[in-house]
Amino acid sequence: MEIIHLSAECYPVAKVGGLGDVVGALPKYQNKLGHFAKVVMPAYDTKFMRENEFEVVYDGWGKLADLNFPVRIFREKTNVLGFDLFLVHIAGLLDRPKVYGYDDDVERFLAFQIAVLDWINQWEHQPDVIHCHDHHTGLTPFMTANCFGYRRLNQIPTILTIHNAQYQGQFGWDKLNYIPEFDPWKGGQLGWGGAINPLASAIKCAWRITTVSPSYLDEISHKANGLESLLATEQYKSRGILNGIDNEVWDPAQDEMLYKRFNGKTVESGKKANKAALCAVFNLDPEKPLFTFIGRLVGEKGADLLPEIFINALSYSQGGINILVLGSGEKEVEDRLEGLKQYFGGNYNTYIGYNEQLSHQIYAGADFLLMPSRVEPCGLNQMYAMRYGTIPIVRRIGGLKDTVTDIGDGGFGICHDQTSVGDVGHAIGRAYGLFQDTKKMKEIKKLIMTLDHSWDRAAQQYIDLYQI
Ligand SMILES: Nc1ncnc2c1ncn2[C@@H]1O[C@H](COP(=O)(O)OP(=O)(O)O[C@H]2O[C@H](CO)[C@@H](O)[C@H](O)[C@H]2O)[C@@H](O)[C@H]1O
Repeated sequence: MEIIHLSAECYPVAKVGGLGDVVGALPKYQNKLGHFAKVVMPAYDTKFMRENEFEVVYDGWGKLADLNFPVRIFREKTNVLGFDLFLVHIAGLLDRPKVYGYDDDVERFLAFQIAVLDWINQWEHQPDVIHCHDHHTGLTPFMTANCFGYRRLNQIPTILTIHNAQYQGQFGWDKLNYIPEFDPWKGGQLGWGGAINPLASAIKCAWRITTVSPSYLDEISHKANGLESLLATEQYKSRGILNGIDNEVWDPAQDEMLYKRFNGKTVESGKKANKAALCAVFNLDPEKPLFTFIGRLVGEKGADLLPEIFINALSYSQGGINILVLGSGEKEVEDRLEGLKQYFGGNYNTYIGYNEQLSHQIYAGADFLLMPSRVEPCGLNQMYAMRYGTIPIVRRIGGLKDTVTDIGDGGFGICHDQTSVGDVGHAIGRAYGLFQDTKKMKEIKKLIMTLDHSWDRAAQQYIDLYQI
């Protein structure tokens, strides 16, 4: 099959979070199954663009209301990612350093989708499926189904994967004229809650919907930032497919970003060396258990509770633990986490910002990874942590529930029920106790490194789903 993945992110071209990881891996594993998966994404001004070779495959003009803009589509020449990568260049709109966060993001991602459809519309053949990821590509199913200019494309199945229903990309009806001409009677398919809502529109118009874990699919029909009833109605065409991880990128035995590489046999000495190097950099004590949090510092991840959780844990343990945070997000949370350094230096440190290499080093050097998420559609961090022998401490929700079983239930992680200071504190206490049991710690580390979270199974599940 020929599969077109449309996405705002794709690792290592441009990554803000887990969406980038998924789109950077899934197509590669689909190709391994004998298919022909491609990624089409915006050409941002990133290091990847400067360091790789491209050829131009399309030159044309796009139109967004009164704005006519030149479009150039590049193909990466050497298949460096294991799949065909196409980058859509729109000067002044997409060629910026950041992926998101501009005032004209609505215009940027709509122009991107229009440019892609104009391009595909000119192909002599048609792809077998267009797979859209999150709201940035959410108007594509509506446009292929309804826009007069894209009539040729209306038999191509469209799939929406919801990586996170919290973000929906809403904008006002005053921008309706951005969307190429369509039958006005179909306009209702664009809206939800008084606005044009790209995620809602994709939920209505896509031929199939997937969420990134089965538990998240169950949860969103009663908690989805306003889309609950819509998702409940569209359950019949929805399916939960648990994300995998890219075992080639995330392999402690091959990972060049680590201080020391290791495998299941050398996990003890390997993790010890990585922990020692990390502790030296961050002024922590390598003899004490090292807890970490890696991720976006936002309420959804429970990050607002971290300062209080850490104050309690560091105080109650009387300095018996280390904590290291890597993340960025809400300014207030960043400041509070930074502020703790002055009180708990020697046991606590932070890196506020985004640092891919450091994330690998922390997964390898930490003992425990905290994920007290309020919402977690799948979560990749817990799977990376396990692959690197780090024990996850997670809230039982979404994909965390589907991937981590509590030690008390014969499993290998520490689970808690609520995103609360008390629940997480209690879980940290349990982890502290576990850390004293060296034999059990060794057993669990070895076990979690062998768990199979590779993409092979999920890649096939998507292929099955495309056979509509
Ligand atoms: N400061 C930082 N420095 C370096 N690396 C950092 C970082 N902050 C985060 N990361 C990395 O970003 C990724 C985060 O992935 P997640 O899946 O946990 O969350 P995210 O909420 O972004 O993704 C959404 O989409 C994914 C994919 O479907 C779902 O798993 C998830 O539940 C959903 O919320 C990991 O690779 C992590 O290491």
